Amino acid sequence: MSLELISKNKVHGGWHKRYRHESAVNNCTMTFAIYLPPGVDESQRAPVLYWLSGLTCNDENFMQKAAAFKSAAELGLIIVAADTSPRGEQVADDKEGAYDFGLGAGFYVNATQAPYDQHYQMYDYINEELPALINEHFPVSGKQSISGHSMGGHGALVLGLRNSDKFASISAFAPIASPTRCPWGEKALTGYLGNDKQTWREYDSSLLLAETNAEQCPPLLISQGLADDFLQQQLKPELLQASADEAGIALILEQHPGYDHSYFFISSFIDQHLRFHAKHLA
Ligand SMILES: N[C@@H](CCC(=O)N[C@@H](CS)C(=O)NCC(=O)O)C(=O)O
Repeated sequence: MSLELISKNKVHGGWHKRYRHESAVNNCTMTFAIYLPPGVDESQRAPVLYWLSGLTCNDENFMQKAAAFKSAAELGLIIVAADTSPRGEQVADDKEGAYDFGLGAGFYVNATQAPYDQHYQMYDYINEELPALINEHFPVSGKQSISGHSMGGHGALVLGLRNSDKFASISAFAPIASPTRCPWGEKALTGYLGNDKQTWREYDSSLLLAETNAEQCPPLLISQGLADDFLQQQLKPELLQASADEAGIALILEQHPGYDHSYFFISSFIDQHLRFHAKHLA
């Protein structure tokens, strides 16, 4: 699989690069960004943190706003920021052009409903195609973790819990904790998967967590701002906590007074998340 370099910037001694590639899984051109900390090469390989962003984002939001480079450079972490949906003129969008479905809102699922099933295969893209590409083209050690924000926090939890052998640790900022039980999730899962709610369950991290074997569960860190406008209606971290309690899993759920849903919140706690992942990737 070939990559086309779009741009590169030196930052904190390492390199931020954006690439374009043809995705067989999503059947369109996809873009991602990667941060390569200083000193990584064929003889000095590094672990990878996959970052999944939230609604309306692409690969750029995290790289420009999260203030992650200094810690990633110090910790020797490669960070890959994925896009949030397939893209292109041929890719079906929300019928009304809403921000919470379609373009910029792939919800990290494999769509089964027409016309979305033609391109929206974000679960397989993040789980298989993107890591295969990263492993082929960059000096990675083979160890990986996953993190994300909001819709991307949901994606990180679902991918991490369903592939616990692949990920050393999982973290999330303000994740959509149970998409089967909130308006954003109900809209997305109906549109991508249809009306049979049984098929939704494999994309609900709270339901998955309740059935996870505590010994096989990767370490989990969740940060939530208490002034987040989406907290009660859309995010519901208490559902994750209840599932963790039920399964006997030591979820770290930190609640931070005054912080909202934005990248101001993420940038305030990203260092803690990167250190958490670096510890488990060592
Ligand atoms: N646009 C929506 C919310 C979208 C939103 O908050 N998106 C979050 C992720 S869920 C984000 O990261 N936005 C992009 C950014 O802040 O750079 C609204 O205003 O209600």
